[in-house]
Amino acid sequence: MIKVAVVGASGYAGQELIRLLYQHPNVDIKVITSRSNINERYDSMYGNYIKRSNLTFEVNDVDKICKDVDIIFLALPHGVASNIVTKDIISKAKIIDLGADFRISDLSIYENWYNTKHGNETLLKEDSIYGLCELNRENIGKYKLIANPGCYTTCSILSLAPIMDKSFIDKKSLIIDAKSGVTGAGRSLDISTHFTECNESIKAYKVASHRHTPEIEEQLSVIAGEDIHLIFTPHLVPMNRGILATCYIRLTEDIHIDDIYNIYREFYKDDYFVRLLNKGINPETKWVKGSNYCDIGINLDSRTNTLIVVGAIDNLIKGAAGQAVQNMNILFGLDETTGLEDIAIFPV
Ligand SMILES: NC(=O)C1=CN([C@@H]2O[C@H](COP(=O)(O)OP(=O)(O)OC[C@H]3O[C@@H](n4cnc5c(N)ncnc54)[C@H](OP(=O)(O)O)[C@@H]3O)[C@@H](O)[C@H]2O)C=CC1
Ligand SMILES: CC(=O)N[C@@H](CCC(=O)OP(=O)(O)O)C(=O)O
Repeated sequence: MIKVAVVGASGYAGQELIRLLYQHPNVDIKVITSRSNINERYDSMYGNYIKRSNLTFEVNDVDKICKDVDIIFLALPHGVASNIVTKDIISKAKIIDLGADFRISDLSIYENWYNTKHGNETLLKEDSIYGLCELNRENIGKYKLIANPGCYTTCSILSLAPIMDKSFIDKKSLIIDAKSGVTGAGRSLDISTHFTECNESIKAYKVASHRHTPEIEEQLSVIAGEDIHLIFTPHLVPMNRGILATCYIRLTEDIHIDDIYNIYREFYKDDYFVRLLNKGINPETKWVKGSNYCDIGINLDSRTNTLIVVGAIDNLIKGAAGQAVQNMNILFGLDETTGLEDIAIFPV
């Protein structure tokens, strides 16, 4: 059994991890932590664990925890992980960081967009890998520190990756219009996520300034083989979970939609968690809710010669906890789907 710790288990991403890890046949959850709930039982905070869990919250002491487990999931706000993870810790236990500290390889880009100092450049440069399983699975197993991708980012990159190196797209024309459910903002209190503030309303936020922009750009640039700059506009919608990303790319040649389908089919032929939908069908967040799938729909607007790719994920599963478990499966040589077989919950 893989001995696991979840640091930040009181948050939404941490809670989804605990739920998935309890259903994982190869995992034994040894430690859960939070700063504010030490010694409190998990099932007194989250009633879905009554009769299922005897865990109680412990202190966030990663130096101590790493001696007792094989892997530590960090489900903490960005800016924390790079100040608590060390070379010594990763020599004892593998780390999957659900936050952003190790996602962007260029330190100055990270510090500019996150408006914070990075805590450990050496770990960033030498020891971490971007854990988008569909793109990096061959290399993830060689690393001890995995940067689990962002939720908007996962959905956007998976929607666009197959065509990024093609000569028939205008690489300067990318626009991603994305929507997120409110759990994307986490559990901590904030006026903008109060029921009355976000229910029955929809808004764009952090327009032209969202921190996921450079993360998406870096990964797409690697595939494109040139620097990609794009427009990314996130929206908050009054639903609990789900990301929908509608991606627009101008085409520079006349391409038949069947040829685009063939490119996507070939690219994702070995990817269980990517579901390419049939022509004319576009993803809906309700069909991925609670599952680790990323659904993708492909459309060609022949009037404007624009490719419109729509992606959907559950932000807490493929966008966070599910992807983290998928990464753990890769690290420990398990089938990637182990513990992640859930079909989406509908209706919710
Ligand atoms: N929600 C989502 O859809 C997604 C979230 N993520 C990322 O996962 C991470 C966790 O997000 P989420 O669960 O939503 O956030 P929450 O706000 O719901 O939870 C944050 C957790 O971190 C702990 N925490 C808060 N501040 C600190 C601190 N300064 N030092 C140590 N622990 C702290 C909290 O517990 P306590 O205060 O008791 O210590 C809590 O357990 C973030 O980096 C987030 O960006 C990634 C993808 C999707
Ligand atoms: C709705 C909402 O507020 N979403 C969050 C992003 C969600 C997230 O989890 O960001 P990471 O994946 O980088 O951790 C935001 O816009 O900042």
